[in-house]
Amino acid sequence: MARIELPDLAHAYKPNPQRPEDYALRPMNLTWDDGGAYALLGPSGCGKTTLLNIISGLVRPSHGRVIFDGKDVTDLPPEARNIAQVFQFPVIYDTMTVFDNLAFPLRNRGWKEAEVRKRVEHIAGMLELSADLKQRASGLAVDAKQKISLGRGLVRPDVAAVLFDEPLTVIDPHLKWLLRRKLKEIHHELKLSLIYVTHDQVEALTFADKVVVMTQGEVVQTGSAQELFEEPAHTFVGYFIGNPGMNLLACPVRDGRAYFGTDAGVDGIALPAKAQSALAGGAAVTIGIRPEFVECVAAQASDTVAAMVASVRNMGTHFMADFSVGGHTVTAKLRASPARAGEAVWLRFPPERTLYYVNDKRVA
Ligand SMILES: Nc1ncnc2c1ncn2[C@@H]1O[C@H](COP(=O)(O)OP(=O)(O)OP(=O)(O)O)[C@@H](O)[C@H]1O
Repeated sequence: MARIELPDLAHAYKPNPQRPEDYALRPMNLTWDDGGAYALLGPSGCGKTTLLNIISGLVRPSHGRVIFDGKDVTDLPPEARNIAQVFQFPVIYDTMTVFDNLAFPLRNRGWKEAEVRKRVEHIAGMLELSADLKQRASGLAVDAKQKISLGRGLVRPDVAAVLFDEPLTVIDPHLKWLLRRKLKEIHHELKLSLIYVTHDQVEALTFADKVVVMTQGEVVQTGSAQELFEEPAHTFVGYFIGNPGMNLLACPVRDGRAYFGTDAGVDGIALPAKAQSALAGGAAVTIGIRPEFVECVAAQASDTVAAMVASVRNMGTHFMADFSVGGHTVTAKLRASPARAGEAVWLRFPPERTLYYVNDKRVA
C-alpha cells in the first residue's frame, strides 16, 4: 500500500491547452492517504476515469507528477506501478476455474501454492464465492463474474492501491447494496488503499471514509459524508449531494442584507460579517440551506421570511413542501404538514444551518 501524491496535476487530451475548458483535469494538488477508503464522485464526463487512469499509469498526465510513497512513478508503465484495477465489466479468464482466476495474480508473482490457497480461500470467503471455487467461470452469471473481478483486485495484499471504476454497474440493485457493505467490511479487514469511482452519491457515501467530489475537471471538496452534507464547500456539492439537494438562492445584497427578490418590500436576511467582507463590494450572494433544515413556523418573527405554500407531498415518513419566497422556490423536508397549497406561512433559516456562497465557493 502507498500514500499517493499528485502535485501540480493537470491533464489535457488536446495539445496546447489554452482555456480552462481545454483541460479534462484542471490544475490540482491531491493526496491519498495510505490505507484510505476513498470515493471519487461526480457526474459523467467530469474527469473521474482520467484521474484513475493517471494513477494506474494508463494515462500519462500532461502536467504534474505521480508520486507513490515518495517515489516518482510518472514515467512508469501500469505493470510497474503495483496497482490493481477493477473495471465496470468483468475481466476474468472464462476457461479457468474461480479458484484459478483468483490465484492468478498471486501465482504470477511466484507465491507458494500453500500461501496462494490460504489467501484465495480467505478472499473467496469474504465475497461469498467459496462454494463456486471449483466451477469454471464461464458457467457463472455476470454478477458472480464481477465478484471474481473484485476478488482478483483485492487478492494481493502488497498493492499500492486498488482502483475501482464503477465496479457495480452490472450488479442488480439488491446485491449491489450488499456488495457495497461487503467492500467496506473488506476495507476494514484488509486495510488496502481503495479508490472507488462512481457517479452515484449513495454508493460513494456508503463505501468511503472520504469522498472526493469532482465537477468539470475540478475537485471541489474532499470530505466525510457528514462534512459534504452539513458544510458543502461549493454550490455543486450542495446541489449534487442530498435528496433533494440544497436550496441555492441567488440573492441581491443591499445594505448588508440579502433579499429574496428585487421588489421593494420582499423579505431579506442579515448577512453575517464574514459573508459581507467576502463580498468585497459585490452585489450578490447565494444562500444555501438544506431542505432538512428549513423551518416552517406559524407566526411572523424578526428572523422569519414570508412564504407561500406551493405544493405539499406526503412521503410517508415526512412531508416534502415547496414554498415560494420572493422569486425563489424553497424546498423543505418537514415532519408535519405545513398547511395547504396557496396558504401564507413564514419560513425560518436557522443561522447555524444557513451557508453563504460567492462565485460558487462557500464564504460563511
Ligand atoms: N481519450 C480521450 N481523448 C479525448 N478526450 C477524452 C478522452 N477520454 C476522456 N476524454 C474527455 O475528458 C473528459 C473527462 O472524461 P472522463 O472519462 O475522465 O470522465 P468521467 O467522469 O470518468 O466520465 P464517465 O463517468 O462518463 O466515464 C470528458 O470531456 C471526455 O470527453
